[in-house]
Order: sequence, then C-alpha cells, then structure tokens
Amino acid sequence: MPIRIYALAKELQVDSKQLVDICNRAGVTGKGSALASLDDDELVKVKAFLNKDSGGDGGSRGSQSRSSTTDEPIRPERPSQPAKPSRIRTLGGPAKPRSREDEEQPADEVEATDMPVATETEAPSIDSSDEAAPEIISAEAPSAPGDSQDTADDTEQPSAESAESDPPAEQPVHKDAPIRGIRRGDYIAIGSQRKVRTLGGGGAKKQDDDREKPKPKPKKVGPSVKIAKLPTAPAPKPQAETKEPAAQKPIMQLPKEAIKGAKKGQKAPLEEFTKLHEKKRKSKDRKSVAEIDEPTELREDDDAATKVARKKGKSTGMAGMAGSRDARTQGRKRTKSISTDGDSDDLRRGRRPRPRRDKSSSKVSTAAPRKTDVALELPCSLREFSEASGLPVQAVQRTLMSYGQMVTINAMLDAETAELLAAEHGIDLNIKTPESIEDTLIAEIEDMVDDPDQLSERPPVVTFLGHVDHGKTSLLDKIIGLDVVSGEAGGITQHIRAYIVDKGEKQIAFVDTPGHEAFTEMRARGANVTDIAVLIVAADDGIMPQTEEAISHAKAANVPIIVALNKMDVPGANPEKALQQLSQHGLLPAEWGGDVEVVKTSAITGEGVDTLLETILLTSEIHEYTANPSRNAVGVCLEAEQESDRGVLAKLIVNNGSLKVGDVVVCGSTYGRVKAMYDTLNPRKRLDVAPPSTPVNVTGFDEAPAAGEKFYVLEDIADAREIAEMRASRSREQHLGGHTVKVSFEDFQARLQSGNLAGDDAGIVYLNIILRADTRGSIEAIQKELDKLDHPEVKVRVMQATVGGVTVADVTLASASDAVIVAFNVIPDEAARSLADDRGVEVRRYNIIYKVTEDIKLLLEGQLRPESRITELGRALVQRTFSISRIGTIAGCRVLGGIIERNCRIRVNRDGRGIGEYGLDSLKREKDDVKEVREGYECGIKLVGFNDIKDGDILEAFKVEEFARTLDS
Ligand SMILES: Nc1nc2c(ncn2[C@@H]2O[C@H](COP(=O)(O)OP(=O)(O)OP(=O)(O)O)[C@@H](O)[C@H]2O)c(=O)[nH]1
Repeated sequence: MPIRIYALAKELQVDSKQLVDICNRAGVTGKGSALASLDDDELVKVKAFLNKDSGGDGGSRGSQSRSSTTDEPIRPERPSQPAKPSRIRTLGGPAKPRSREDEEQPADEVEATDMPVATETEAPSIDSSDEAAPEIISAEAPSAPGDSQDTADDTEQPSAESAESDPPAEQPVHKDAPIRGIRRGDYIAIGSQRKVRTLGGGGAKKQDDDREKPKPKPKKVGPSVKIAKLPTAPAPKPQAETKEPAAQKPIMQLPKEAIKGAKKGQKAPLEEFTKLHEKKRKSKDRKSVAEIDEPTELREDDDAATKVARKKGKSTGMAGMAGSRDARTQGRKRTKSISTDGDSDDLRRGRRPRPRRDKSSSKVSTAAPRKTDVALELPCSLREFSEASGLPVQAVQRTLMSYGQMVTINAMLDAETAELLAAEHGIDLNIKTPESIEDTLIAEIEDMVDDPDQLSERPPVVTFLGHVDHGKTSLLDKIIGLDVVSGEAGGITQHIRAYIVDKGEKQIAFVDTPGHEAFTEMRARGANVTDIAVLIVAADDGIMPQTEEAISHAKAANVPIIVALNKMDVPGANPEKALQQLSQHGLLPAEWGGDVEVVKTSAITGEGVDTLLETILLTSEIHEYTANPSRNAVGVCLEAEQESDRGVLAKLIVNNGSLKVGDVVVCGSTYGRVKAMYDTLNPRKRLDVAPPSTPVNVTGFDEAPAAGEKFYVLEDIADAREIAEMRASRSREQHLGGHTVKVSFEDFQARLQSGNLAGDDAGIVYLNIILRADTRGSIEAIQKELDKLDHPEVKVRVMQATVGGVTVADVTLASASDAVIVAFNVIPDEAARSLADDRGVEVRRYNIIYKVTEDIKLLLEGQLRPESRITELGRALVQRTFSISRIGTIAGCRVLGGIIERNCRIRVNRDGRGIGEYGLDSLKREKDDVKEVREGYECGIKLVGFNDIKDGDILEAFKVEEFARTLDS
C-alpha cells in the first residue's frame, strides 16, 4: 500500500525533507515533495538503503560500530556527497580503522608521537593521490572525558560503499607510519557538521585543549619595585546650588533658511554670520579685555574667553602687572558708561568680574564633559541639551545668538534647532522620540511569547489566488457547498470572502481574494494572514499575467504553494503546457521531481477537490500551525463596510488568541468594543468566541478599519482610543504633508522630468495603470491598443484589468503600487471616490477607447527626452584681445566662414585642440550689439565665464537644437 513520504518520515522519526533526499539517494526518483507517495517496491528500496546506511557498517567496523541503532532517529549523512564519505587512512599502506586500544591510548602517549598532523587549514593543498596521503579524521570535537570514544565512533561512519573498500578492521594503526595526503573522497561534506581535526584523536585535541587552557603563571620572583602613591587631586568644590530662572515658554524657531542650509551641510551663511560676529567681538576684546588678570570661569571652548586667557598669560609678571594697571585704568574709562548684566559681557567690556558675578556664573556650569555622540529626547530645554552634550550653556546660547535668537537656559528646543546646534558643534545627535502608549502596549503584545504548554493546533488559513475567471470562487463554492459564483456581479469577486469549514475532524479557513489586492495591502502592513497559498490555474488558459502576480505574492509571503490545475473538464485543457509554464516560473511540480504539489481539479465535476483538501490538510500537518487560544486575540482586518442597520461590520481573522464579545479592540486608526460577532458563512449566526484562524464579522468599531490593518485586544478602552486617535492624527498630518499623495498624470509628468520615477534595471520608466471597464471586450480592446504604445524608454504597465466599477480595492491597490486608475464606461463608487481623494489617487474616466490610448500616448511622448541636434554655424579667428576690468576679456575676431549668431555657443580651439565650449555673452560690431556677423567681417566676442582667450584662437560657432520625439521615432 502506498505511503506518503511525510508519513514514513514520521514513522522513522526523520525530517521529511531529509527523507526526500534519502529517497533520491536510494534511487527512488521523482519524489520532490514530502507529500509524494512511495509504493511497496519503493518503500522496500528506501528501507533497504536506510538499513544499509545505518547498520551496514557495523560488521566491518567491529568494536567501533556506530552507537546508533535502528530505533534511534536516523541522521542522514552528508547529503551533498553521499558517495564520498570520510575515510581513515594511514600512509604507506591500506587504510586501517583504529582499534579500541588506539582509542584508549592515553592522550599523552598519542601526543608523544612525532607523527605529522594534517590540520584543517592544510587540507586544500594536500595531494589527492591515494598514496602518501596524511591521515585525516573527521570528528566532533570532544569536550568532556569519554568523548574520545564518541569521536572514534563518529569518525567511523562511512557508507557501506566505503566500508567495502576499506581494509580489514584487524589491521592496527601504526602510530609511526608516514602519513598520506587527503584524498578527494576524504573531504567532509558541509552537511555533516563535523570538524576536521588533527591526527592523534583525543590526544591531539587534548594538545589543543592544553593550548587553549592558560596555565597558571608562576609567580615572578625578583626585585620588587615600589611605586610612589599618586598624589590625590583635591576634590572639586561643590558648586553652589542656585535657583533656576523662571521657565521661558516659547519654543525657539530659527530662521528657516539657516536651518535648511545647515541641514544640507551648507555652513557658508552661518559662517559668514559667525565671522562677522567674532570680528566685532575680537575688536572689542582687543581694545578692552587684554588687561584683565583675574581668573574667569569661561570654558575653554568659549572662543572669546580663550583669547582672553591667552592675553592674560602675556601680561603676567611685574611688567604685566605694571601694564595691566594702565590698561585697567583705560578700560575703566572706556567702559564707564556701559552697563552689563553678565560676566562674559563684563569680560568683553574690560571689567573685572565682581564676586557677585562669579557666583552667578556657577549656575550655568551645568555642562558635563564634552561629548560627540549625544542621545536626546525632544523637545528638551537648553539646559538639558547642554547637560547631555557637555557644551557650556553660554556656547549654546552664543550659537543661537548668531542665528538671531536670544534664549534663556530654560528655553525649549525643537528637533530642528537641536539638530542645528549639533551640526554647529560637531555632535552626532541621536534624537529619541518619547515612547508613546502605542509603542509600549502594541510592542508588548507583539513581543509576547506564548508558553509552549498553552499552544495547540489551529486550522490552516488557506488563500485562493489566481487569474481572473480561472475558477477560484467556483472551487471554493464546490468545497464549501455554496453557490456564490452565480450571485456575483459580472461573475467577478469584488470582496474578500473568508470561511472556516469542517473537513472530517479538521477545520480549514479559506480566504478568497479579488485579484491580488488583499495580498498587496496585507504585505504592505506586514500582516500576512495566509499559511498556505492555493494557486488556481485554468488548465486551458495556463499561466496568465495575474497568475504571475499571484505567484510573486505567494512567494513574497513565503508560504507553501499548492497548485490547483482547474477546469480539467474543459475540452481545451492542456495540463502539460500548464506544468511546463509553472516550472518556468520556479514552481517545479512534484510529479516532475519538484516540491510543488499540483492537483488537477474541476470545479464543475468536482474532480480532484478531495485530493486538494487532503493535500491542504497534509501540508498543514507538516507545518504544524499552532496558536494559543487562551490569550487576547490578535489578527487582521480583511475587509470592512458600513451597514445601515448594524453600523460598521468588519471582517476580521484571528491569527492568535481568541476574540470574545466585549473585547476592546484597536485596529489601525479605529477602535471599539466588540458588540457582536457573526459567522461568515451564516451571517445571522452569532458567535461568542472566535478561536485562532477563525474569520468573523464584528460590529462595534467606531469607523470602518482599513483592509490589512492588524487588530489587537487591549484591556482599557481609553488606551485603545488614544492609540486610534494618535494614529488618525499622524495619518492626517502625513496626508497634509503630502506624504501619501500617489501618482497622478501630472505627477508622473513631473517625476519623469526630474528623473525621479522608479524604473527597472534597464532604466525603463513605467506608468502603472489599473484598468476598470464595463465589459471584458472593452478591456481587451484597450489593452490591445495600450500594447502598441511600446517604447524602449517609457512603457505602460497594466497592473490589473477587470470588469466593473472602480472599488475601494482598486484605489488601495493603486495607492500601494503608484498606479493611475483608468475607468472606462464605469465610475468609482462613493467609498472608492472618497478614498481616492484621500490618498491622492487619480481616477481618469473615459468613454471612447481611442481617447484612452491617445491620452496615454501623448503623455508618454511628451515625456520622452527631446533629441538634441548640433548645427554648425561658422568660424572666427581671434586677432586681438582686450582686457577690460569689470567686464573681462573681449576677443577682436574676424569671421573666417559661415556666420556667428548672438545666441550660439562657441567652441574654443587653440593649437588645433579644443579647449572648451562656452556660451556667447556678447557680440558686437564696433560698439553696437548685433544679432549676427557674417563671413569676412570683424566683431568683438565676449564669452560666458571664459577670459583666458588668446590671439590666434579659433572660435567655432554652433547651436544646439532640440527636437520632440514620438513613440514611433
Ligand atoms: N468548465 C469549467 N468551468 C469552470 C470551472 N471553474 C470555474 N468555471 C467557470 O469559470 C467562470 C469563472 O469562475 P469564477 O469562479 O468566478 O472564477 P474566479 O477565478 O473566481 O474569478 P474572479 O472572481 O473574477 O477572480 C465561471 O463561469 C465558472 O462557472 C471548471 O472547473 N470547469
């Protein structure tokens, strides 16, 4: 009876993937997936292989047979090099397995042998010939006594093949035997996880260990040196506690230009300003401060103070004292009328700081040692900035003063000002935003690790994906026993459907998606709900554009993919072609030796539906999806709508935990208390609890949450409100700040011009379009026309083309993929219109097909970079040059041929070489400006930005003309 590889793996207690590998090694081919089955013959073959592999070497190894028995989990060896097991060989004779005596040989003894060792680093350079090869033993490094036996065991695990080729076990290992080089077959496969160690087994290892273990150093005996005690520095005097000045409320705002400039790293305006400021101060200092001989408390990075200190140094000694008296007298005279209120001002004005001032200055010495890396939580006060950065308050104040800001120590700094200050003082500022309730509560939930004891199996969440009309809805209908497809407007799925259904003892949660929108949105929010993706491919159509997209989505979601090759009952079904296409897209079918299960189905006849379900359940079993039903629920909103009678009805799917009526939920920028929960299959059936993987319709939200938003259950409704409001205001700010504005035609134009639109590797710029039309025929016609707009530089990419009005889902997709929506003979519904306004998505409406293509063609053509063509005009010889101050060099020329025109460009040639191209600044005949000068005439030419013109230079006049291009050119 056939048995699945997965089941056999379970029975043998090995990993399914490894067993797939073992099957291949055993010669049972075409088993690429754990879901593949083995018939009786194959099973015997695999088991025989396993027995041979695990037990076969026992006999040949004698006393050193593997310690593992068949009851133990099978550890497949070196899957990448099954035919090349590691060997133990001694030089000068056939390889000999080591006897127990050898293994038990004391480490010291082994160490004592003078046998050369082959180390891991030597391995690559060792000769691959059989003879004269040094021995290499692969083993796990033993770490405890007794491990040496294990090591020996491990070294002796060649496959049956190698066992046969190995010499008899009786032959002892000769310690003194010369050693041969490593053979290619001796190389240890990466998968074996073993290390190559030197010959000598435990002994060599011990040697290593000995080397690793630092021996206790003998105590040094010798003359002891007595070192004198370091003088202890006097403790700094505690600074007098001072009262803080009253807080100043306004937040400083620096001139915008200064901030912008400084952020861009342009220091010029600031430097100009600072220089001017410094200059003024220096001149003052020079006049008055030199005489001051009293210590000041100004810090060393205070430029003015440093200068003061320097000058002070000069005036020390008797002469200095004599000089300083005069200077003081002079200074007093000069500063008589100046009144100041700060020490530094006193200093600058040449006044001796009074004791009172000394006291007050200590209150600003809050700065810690200067730092270059500062973490700061904003907004912060100037004092806090100073403390964090180690900059003196005065230095910070002075910097701000240079920006025209007079601030006190308690003034609050905003982020921009702090950044500016950091840039000015060469500090790396790391702005920390204060933790919000959202950060703490949500992060806490996200980081919550479930107790393994509380985890239990949960149903898999399976998403049906695929090209439009390939039968997603019909298949799901068939599985559930519903008939949704006949009720769908235009036969198109417009909404996400999600159901949990019983299949035998198990349950499966199904999600049917309209196109790929749900995946896009959910991936964008990092909230993928799917465990397994079922890709529906119509056997008659094969892989279509949206199938490709679905494949990308499923691959990006990193979930197992099962393919349902549907419509097998249709006469034109070509499963072989579809399988071929699937493998071309990286999905190698299991029947072709790959790992993707492909189930042939028909939603009409029911063929393969049971196999599909079985495959889903088996895949789920392999992956063991678990959840903790006893914790608060977390999950994702699949869809939400406003109902006239029940208010907001949100379709949620629970990822983990259990959602209960009465729970406080926050989901994106909405929140509420779960008023009621309804079954998604039976909309009127109420539920009290929704365990993991259950989709439910929930009422109680204040507003409709967005699809793809994660929901969390909180303890307190006030917290939920605060988080929701915070998110709503942040999204409003972003919207007002233009962060969410998506591509419009004009925007596309602007971005093209600025070269800002993302292109692919080849530099092609794409205009993404979502096409909505009244009929499939219209779609086909428009697509055919758009296909004609082919150009190597600019292309149209139709992301999605579906029948029906523009929906919220289209707008969401357009917003997520920077696309423009083209609505042909259809209109957006109210929700879509308002969302499009909200997100800045452009919806273009048409009712004539050629207008669509005309519009897009014009747009693309208009944006093709114009073609530049150069027209040669004439040549002139420079006969004389005149240098005029304030104007530059004028070249007196004679036109040798052609014509020189006023707005042309000039190529300057000297000694037969071109030295540059410049614009023509002025063209004169006599003293008059002229439009042109013809051959044979003389003229004066002044070039833009080039005065190094010389007699004898040849000037070539030319003009560059730009020509518009078309998509056809
Ligand atoms: N003969 C045949 N027709 C099928 C089969 N599966 C689906 N169909 C038909 O194909 C059409 C489209 O089926 P849907 O189930 O709506 O396809 P879908 O992939 O859900 O399409 P969207 O919802 O638009 O994405 C319907 O007319 C179905 O009756 C099948 O296995 N065999």
